[in-house]
Amino acid sequence: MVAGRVSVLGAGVMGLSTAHELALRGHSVTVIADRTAEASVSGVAAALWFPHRSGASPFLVPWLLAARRRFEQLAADRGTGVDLRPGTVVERSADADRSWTEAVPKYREATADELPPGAVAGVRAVLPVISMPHYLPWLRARCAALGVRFATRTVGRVDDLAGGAGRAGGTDLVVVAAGMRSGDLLDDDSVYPVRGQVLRLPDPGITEWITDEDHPGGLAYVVPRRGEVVCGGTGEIGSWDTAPDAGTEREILRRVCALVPALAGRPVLSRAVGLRPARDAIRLEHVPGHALPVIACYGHGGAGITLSWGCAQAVADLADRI
Ligand SMILES: Cc1cc2nc3c(=O)[nH]c(=O)nc-3n(C[C@H](O)[C@H](O)[C@H](O)COP(=O)(O)OP(=O)(O)OC[C@H]3O[C@@H](n4cnc5c(N)ncnc54)[C@H](O)[C@@H]3O)c2cc1C
Repeated sequence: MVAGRVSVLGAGVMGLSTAHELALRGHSVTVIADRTAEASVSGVAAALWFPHRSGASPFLVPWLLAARRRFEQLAADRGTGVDLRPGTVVERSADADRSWTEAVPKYREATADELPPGAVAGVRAVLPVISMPHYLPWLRARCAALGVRFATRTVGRVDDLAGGAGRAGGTDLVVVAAGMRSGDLLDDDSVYPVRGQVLRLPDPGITEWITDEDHPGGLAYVVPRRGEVVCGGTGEIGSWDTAPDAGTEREILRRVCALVPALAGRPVLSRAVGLRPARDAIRLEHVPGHALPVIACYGHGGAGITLSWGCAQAVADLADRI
């Protein structure tokens, strides 16, 4: 498509990243959403660059690679909220999936003294950690600086946008990047929630992250950000419950304090629950049959930040071909 008017439905990390890439290529972009990124799942994320339970795609590695490279560039500017931090991916079985390492230039085997009891192996790598309270406002401001407009409203049906998109005065293309509710907009019932509970602790001065996906007590991860540590978690498939559970929080604390003893006794600053927008396969394609051309971009599960720039660039490529 030559530079045109694009409506991006969704202001989470996926909608904002996509709007950024489209605006960079000269499109006139309007982001339409009823919640800010901070009030969406994107505001709950840990957010470590690591493809935790993402949907499948033959393009997963190229998307991961593109996103990691962009985050590495952003880490050069402290104002973005992106930092590169060392850490450990704990493995509890000999056949743990290491396909994600194809998107990482340097990594090494963890040594026994770097692993918790019961671990079979582990990978040490320096990966992007994204402090979302800094990053999301930065990303939105970057979009605004590129001329992206923002409209706050709920969209009932994608075809409703055919009549015009606010101040843009019309739309040539719609991108659906609406997370959990993308399926409702496109009659796709294959999106399901994977509930994640997290808590924030004050930073005791740790610099390394650790993720232990197959911990026998349940998912466990510790992600130090700017001035705080995000600890999780849970991965409850099909649960729509967005209220933090006190018993679950005690269990999370028990697991993460065993992994990182420096966290013991720290007061909980806040707790949150988010529903990861999961789908067995990530949907990133042209969707025919609507009043306007539509591109779908959703189903990223627990890896929406990790894949954001890669998928945003893929949407922009697709828009160029439509
Ligand atoms: C506990 C937890 C930890 C996580 N940790 C990580 C991590 O470490 N790394 C990582 O990569 N990922 C992580 N994730 C996953 C990540 O948060 C998501 O994949 C990502 O935020 C999804 O972004 P999104 O923009 O697609 O959706 P969202 O952030 O949910 O945004 C959806 C947007 O669409 C808008 N919208 C939806 N429907 C409509 C409508 N009908 N009309 C108008 N607007 C609409 C909403 O208002 C909102 O603006 C985590 C998730 C959880 C819950």
